[in-house]
Amino acid sequence: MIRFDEVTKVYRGTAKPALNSVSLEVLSGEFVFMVGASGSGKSSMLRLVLKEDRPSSGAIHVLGQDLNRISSRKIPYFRRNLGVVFQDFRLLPNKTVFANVAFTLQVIGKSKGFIHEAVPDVLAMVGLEGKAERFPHELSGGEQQRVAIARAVVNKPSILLADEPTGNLDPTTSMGIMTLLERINANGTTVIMATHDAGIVDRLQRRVVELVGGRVVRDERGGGYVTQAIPHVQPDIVIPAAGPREGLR
Ligand SMILES: Nc1ncnc2c1ncn2[C@@H]1O[C@H](COP(=O)(O)OP(=O)(O)OP(=O)(O)O)[C@@H](O)[C@H]1O
Repeated sequence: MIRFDEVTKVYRGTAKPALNSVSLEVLSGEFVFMVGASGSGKSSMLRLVLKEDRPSSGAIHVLGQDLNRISSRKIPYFRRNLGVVFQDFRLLPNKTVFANVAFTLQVIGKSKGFIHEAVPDVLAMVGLEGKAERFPHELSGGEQQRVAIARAVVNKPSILLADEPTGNLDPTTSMGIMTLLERINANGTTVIMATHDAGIVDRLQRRVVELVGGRVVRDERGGGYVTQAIPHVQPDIVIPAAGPREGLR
């Protein structure tokens, strides 16, 4: 479904790669958390999957397409298979909930009849029935994220990419959003979610891919936010045990 083969990304004007020889395969139907410190390369990976950017070297295949070879004419069609949600929701402020979700379908030329069936269905699925005529500023953060998720999945994408979707939400609201993402995944959509939310990762026990400085350092099924085996946060101060000098490092 998604395959990275030795993908390196060096942004123009920078020396250190944002992604360094990343190889990774995500299978259809998986739910994957991408974790790692700020700047470790999570968003860069998501942007490459979306073909919003190109790797400096290496190959990326998404849904059977080699993204190094896809023509620019085909990119909008390719992207119809992918839904995206962000931390800051990115709703259109002057459009109602209904219009925000409908807009995605209008852009790709769906008929009015289709839109008037699909939008209420997806709003009910995300728990927003009765809120179709509200504007984004009349909704809570959690509700705004539900609109963004509705918009991302209304065209039934094969893959949903979520970049810190709970980053602006309180823990209870976040768990509601995670229940929704799990439901979408259970219905067959592959979900990849970048997150700093340790509580969520520990609770859901899904596949966890950890990046450090642009490299994959862990890929664990049923993992937590911090690996049990190799603590990667070293204490700043090491108090050496008393003993022969050669024994100290
Ligand atoms: N457009 C860009 N131009 C130059 N450098 C960039 C660009 N985008 C990202 N970077 C750099 O690439 C590295 C990886 O950034 P990226 O945004 O992928 O990390 P991240 O893990 O998503 O971080 P965060 O958790 O803060 O969102 C960082 O060093 C960042 O400064």
